[in-house]
Amino acid sequence: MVVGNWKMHGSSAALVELDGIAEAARHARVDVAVCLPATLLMAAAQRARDPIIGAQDCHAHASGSHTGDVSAAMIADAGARLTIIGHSERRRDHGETDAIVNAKLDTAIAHGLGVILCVGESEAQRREGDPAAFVCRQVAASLPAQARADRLMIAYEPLWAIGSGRSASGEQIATIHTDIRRAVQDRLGDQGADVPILYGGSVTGDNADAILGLETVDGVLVGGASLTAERLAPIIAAAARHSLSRLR
Ligand SMILES: O=C(CO)COP(=O)(O)O
Repeated sequence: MVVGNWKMHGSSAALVELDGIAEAARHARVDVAVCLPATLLMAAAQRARDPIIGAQDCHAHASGSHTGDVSAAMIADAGARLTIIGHSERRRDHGETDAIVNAKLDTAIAHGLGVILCVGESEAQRREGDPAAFVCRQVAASLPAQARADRLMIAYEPLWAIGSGRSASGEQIATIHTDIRRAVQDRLGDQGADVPILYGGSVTGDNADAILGLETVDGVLVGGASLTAERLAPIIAAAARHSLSRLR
């Protein structure tokens, strides 16, 4: 799976990039989604079936007096099929705790959306402690015990790798993904074995091949390099190569 996250970028004119992204995905055995700002969801979903359209957040409540917020039902009504929950930029900018993320995830799944739950440690947490233990605690606290595994993906995004041009090493990714798999299974039981675990943080066409070639990586969550079809296409091609090699 290749998922783009446009963050607070884009415009209706920029949706033309989705056509090129769909074209790149057409012959690949890869699911491609793009998570857009709320204002673009409906236009993007009406444009074409591919790529899958996703949101970047939803409110924990189904509806109510929450000025400026967007509910899971509104996201589904706009035609989006999934949403990111708990991205580190929301945890940082909006004070989202694991408990809030847990409630949002529950609401999103209850409204029929797929969810990409983001977890990851800061630079200081990596330097000072045990990053895997921190990330596994985040997984356990952010995941409702009854969460439907078939609607869920986890994205490991170390904060120091986001937008820095410095992706985590293969060894760092493999170690933490293995621990995340165990944490998901501890929380959800056997069905946790099939939850895709994505990596995010400075993924580009130059490093996608190495990252997607790791056995513990089921896909990537891409920020900056998802803003144009030209930059995302080589990442989709790398994912296609690795999905084929796994089938052999
Ligand atoms: O935060 C990210 C995706 O959610 C990663 O962003 P970059 O790919 O720009 O580092």
